[in-house]
Amino acid sequence: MLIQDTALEGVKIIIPTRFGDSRGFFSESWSRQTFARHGIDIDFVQDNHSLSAKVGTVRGLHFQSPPHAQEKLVRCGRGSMYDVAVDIRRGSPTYGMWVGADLSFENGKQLLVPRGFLHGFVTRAPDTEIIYKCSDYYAPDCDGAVRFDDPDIGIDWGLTGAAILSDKDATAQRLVDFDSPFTYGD
Ligand SMILES: Cc1cn([C@H]2C[C@H](O)[C@@H](COP(=O)(O)OP(=O)(O)O[C@H]3O[C@@H](C)C(=O)[C@@H](O)[C@H]3O)O2)c(=O)[nH]c1=O
Repeated sequence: MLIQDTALEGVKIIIPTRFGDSRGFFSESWSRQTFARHGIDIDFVQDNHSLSAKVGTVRGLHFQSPPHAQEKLVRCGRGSMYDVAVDIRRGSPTYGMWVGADLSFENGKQLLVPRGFLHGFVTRAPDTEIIYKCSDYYAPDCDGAVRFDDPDIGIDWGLTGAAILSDKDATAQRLVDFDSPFTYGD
C-alpha cells in the first residue's frame, strides 16, 4: 500500500496493492490493521455507495458538524471522478484551500478526507459509482453544504458545461457566509 501526503495536512491519497492474476485482481481496500500500521486508525461505522449517471454530476461540497463530524475514505467503484477536500477549520493556515485527486476504478486510488474538511466530487465518466467509509453515522440535522463553485475557493472542476446538481447543492451557501463549526487543532 502506498500513502501520499497532499498539500493539505491530513488529506492523503492511498493506493492499496492490487494482486493481479488471470482472473483479474484482488485488493484490500480497507484493513484497520494495515492502515493503523501507517498511522491511520479510524473507527469507521458506515459505508456509503452512490451512482451518478451523467458525466459532470457534482455532489458537494458537504460536511457534517460536530458531534457527528465524519472522516471519509473515498474510492471509485466504477467509472472515474475528481474528488476534492477543502479545509474549513477556523484558524487553519490552509483555511479555504483545496486539494483534488483523480479516483477511478482503474487506478484504485482512495482519498482520505479528515474532519474539518468539505468533501465533493465531479464525475468524469457515465454511471460512476462512489463508495466511501464514514467514521460517524448520517445525522441530517448536522448535514451542511457550501457552494461547489464558490470563487473564494476556486476549485477547477474541469467542467465543460453546467454541473448536474441536487437542489440542496444548487442553493448552498458561500464560504464567506459560512460560520464553520470546526476549529484548527480541535
Ligand atoms: C449522505 C446520506 C444521505 N442519505 C439520504 C438523504 C437523501 O434522501 C438521499 C440523498 O442524500 P444527499 O443528496 O445528501 O446525497 P449526496 O449528495 O450524495 O451526499 C453525499 O455527498 C458526498 C459528497 C459526501 O461527502 C457525503 O457525505 C454525502 O454528503 O440519501 C442517507 O440516508 N444517508 C446518508 O448517509
